[in-house]
Amino acid sequence: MIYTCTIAPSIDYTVYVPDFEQGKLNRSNDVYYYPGGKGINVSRVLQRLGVTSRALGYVGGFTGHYIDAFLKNEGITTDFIETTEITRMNVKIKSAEETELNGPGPELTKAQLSALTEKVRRMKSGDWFVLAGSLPSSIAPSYFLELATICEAKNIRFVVDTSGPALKNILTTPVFLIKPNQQELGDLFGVEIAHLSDAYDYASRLVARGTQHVIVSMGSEGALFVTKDLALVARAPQGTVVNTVGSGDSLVSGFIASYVAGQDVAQAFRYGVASGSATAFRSDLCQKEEVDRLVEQVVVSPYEEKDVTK
Ligand SMILES: Nc1ncnc2c1ncn2[C@@H]1O[C@H](COP(=O)(O)OP(=O)(O)OP(=O)(O)O)[C@@H](O)[C@H]1O
Ligand SMILES: O=P(O)(O)OC[C@@]1(O)O[C@H](CO)[C@@H](O)[C@@H]1O
Repeated sequence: MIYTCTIAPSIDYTVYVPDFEQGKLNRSNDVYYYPGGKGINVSRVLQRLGVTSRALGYVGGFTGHYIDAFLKNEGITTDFIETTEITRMNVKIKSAEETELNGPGPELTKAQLSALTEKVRRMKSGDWFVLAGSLPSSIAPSYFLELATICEAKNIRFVVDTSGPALKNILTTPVFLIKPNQQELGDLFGVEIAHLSDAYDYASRLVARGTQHVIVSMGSEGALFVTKDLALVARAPQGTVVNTVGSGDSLVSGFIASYVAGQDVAQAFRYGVASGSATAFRSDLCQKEEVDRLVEQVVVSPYEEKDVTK
């Protein structure tokens, strides 16, 4: 089973305002409410790609109930832990530029954290645990290390798409896949990732420390994939960008979906990049037909030192 976990879900309130003016009253007739949070996006895209998952995490209040009902309506099994706090709403303003206003994650009690630990303890060898999205600073980083250690001991494939102080701790365990974007990879090492060669250097450091697969996503530029024996670059397909929110999560889903279907890691990487771009080209997350069409356009080549100018 693939378990996704979103500690801080959200309703993404997405507003299209062609000529957004800061400090003014802006009206829009084009608004959407989608369940959000990175793990939830991973579950939604997996479902569209024909792969079953179970969504874990914390939800509460009317927004939490909306998320739970929405996912169930899409056929996704949920196993959320209820909070008394109302789940946040994140505002995404789509204009010439994309502006995001993300609220804080929930404050969780010891009992609520233990309830999640128990769920991870009950997972089986060969299961996947995708921990994605921000990790509230009110939770000790050692808590996430504990989850990572359980995954290691139980041979659970641990996928991480998060940032912040807890991530450094987690990476002391052998993670199966991590997908930072350029900024997140730079933050991890306290550097700026300006060139593809920087991304390669720092991704290689993660691999040297025991991470099995590193995908550095680079928006419209595509992505870089590094393992112990492979380094690949994928160019993203061209298209009209509508909404890039969730494109990184879609990349993760596409990789996992292709991998569990028995494809090799290079093909899984390619399918992941196609999924990320398919999401960037529509207002909600990608659909399988679009991914299957776009994958033909994703050019994957070996990373070479000559790429340093990018
Ligand atoms: N403008 C774009 N054009 C084409 N493809 C894109 C574009 N933006 C994103 N993508 C695709 O989505 C993938 C992930 O994008 P990105 O690096 O922006 O992820 P991210 O920062 O983790 O996003 P998010 O946190 O919103 O999910 C890219 O590797 C690429 O395949
Ligand atoms: O605040 P976080 O947890 O870092 O990110 C949350 C979020 O911006 O990420 C998803 C897109 O990746 C959105 O659905 C959601 O609103």
